[in-house]
Amino acid sequence: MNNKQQLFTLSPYMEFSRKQWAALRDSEPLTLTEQEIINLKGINEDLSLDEVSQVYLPLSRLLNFYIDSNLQNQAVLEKFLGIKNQRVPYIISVAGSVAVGKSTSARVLQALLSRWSTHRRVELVTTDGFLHPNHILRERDMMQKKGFPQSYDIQNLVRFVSDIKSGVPRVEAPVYSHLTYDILPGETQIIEQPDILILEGLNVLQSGMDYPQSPHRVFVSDFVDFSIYVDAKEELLHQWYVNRFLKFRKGAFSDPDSYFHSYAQLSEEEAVNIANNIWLEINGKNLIQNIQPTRERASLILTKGDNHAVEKVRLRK
Ligand SMILES: Nc1ncnc2c1ncn2[C@@H]1O[C@H](COP(=O)(O)OP(=O)(O)OP(=O)(O)O)[C@@H](O)[C@H]1O
Ligand SMILES: CC(C)(CO)[C@@H](O)C(=O)NCCC(=O)O
Repeated sequence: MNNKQQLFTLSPYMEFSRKQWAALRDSEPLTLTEQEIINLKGINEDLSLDEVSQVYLPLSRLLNFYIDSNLQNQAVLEKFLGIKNQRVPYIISVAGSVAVGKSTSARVLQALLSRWSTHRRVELVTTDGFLHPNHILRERDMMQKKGFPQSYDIQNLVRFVSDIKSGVPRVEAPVYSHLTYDILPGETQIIEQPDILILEGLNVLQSGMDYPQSPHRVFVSDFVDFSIYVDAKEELLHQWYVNRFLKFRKGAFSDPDSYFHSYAQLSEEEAVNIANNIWLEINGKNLIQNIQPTRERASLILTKGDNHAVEKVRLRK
């Protein structure tokens, strides 16, 4: 099917094979400097540069068109309201399962969007910072529900995105540490009117239906301009989760401050068992119950196959 025929199928999405999508890079050359390649490799040493040029470069080209058009709309609104130079960040959200590669994709987009000729300032925030601290999760018997809707301070998250989109000059976000497995007390990330904010987290496409405990009708997606869902089959996600757990066991877990420090001593087989259990009891369940059902709300769906290679792209018509 060619791109024109796709417009007339019943799905709300246009679908592109990797090859079709890669061609949409158009005349945009991949002129990454040596330093940029080093920086991208620093984001994730396993990231392939083919992935950057064939998948993320066309995506950043599309996003730049949308951002330009959004700026024009803002100028129209300013003219109508008789105001000038409002600085309202463009918000891109990145959703998907634990271990699908949300933060890697978000960081690659951050690097590509800020290198465009316009040199836009791009900030990255993860919704992990809006998890309730462990002492509250323990009080509510929810340590096995980390990442589920009820484990987030959703009111604070919605207030945060609303403040950003209202042009508040300085907005603070709490910070989560994967090392201590908890919110870092007193630490904040300060966001000062960037041109673009990328908000990454498994819950960014969730809505009122997913938060029956919250009386709020306004949700994160009400403030998001473009939403991305990173998708993969559950068996791959499970495998990537276990692999990352094993990587952490060799690295971060050996730090005495690590919440999982005691796991550093485990045999590989014991560690695999623990990671399998965490996947089956927490992250896999969360995926099926609360994350995957939000996929078709996204503006764009990236479907990954083996080795994190994006095989298919769906873009809302
Ligand atoms: N494009 C990629 N190429 C190769 N490996 C990748 C890619 N993206 C992610 N990975 C690997 O997959 C694992 C998960 O990636 P990442 O930490 O970005 O996921 P995440 O979705 O942000 O997870 P979480 O929700 O737990 O924070 C890591 O081991 C990472 O190195
Ligand atoms: C912090 C989240 C919820 C999301 O990034 C996730 O990485 C997590 O910690 N889930 C809880 C189960 C686990 O330890 O993987």
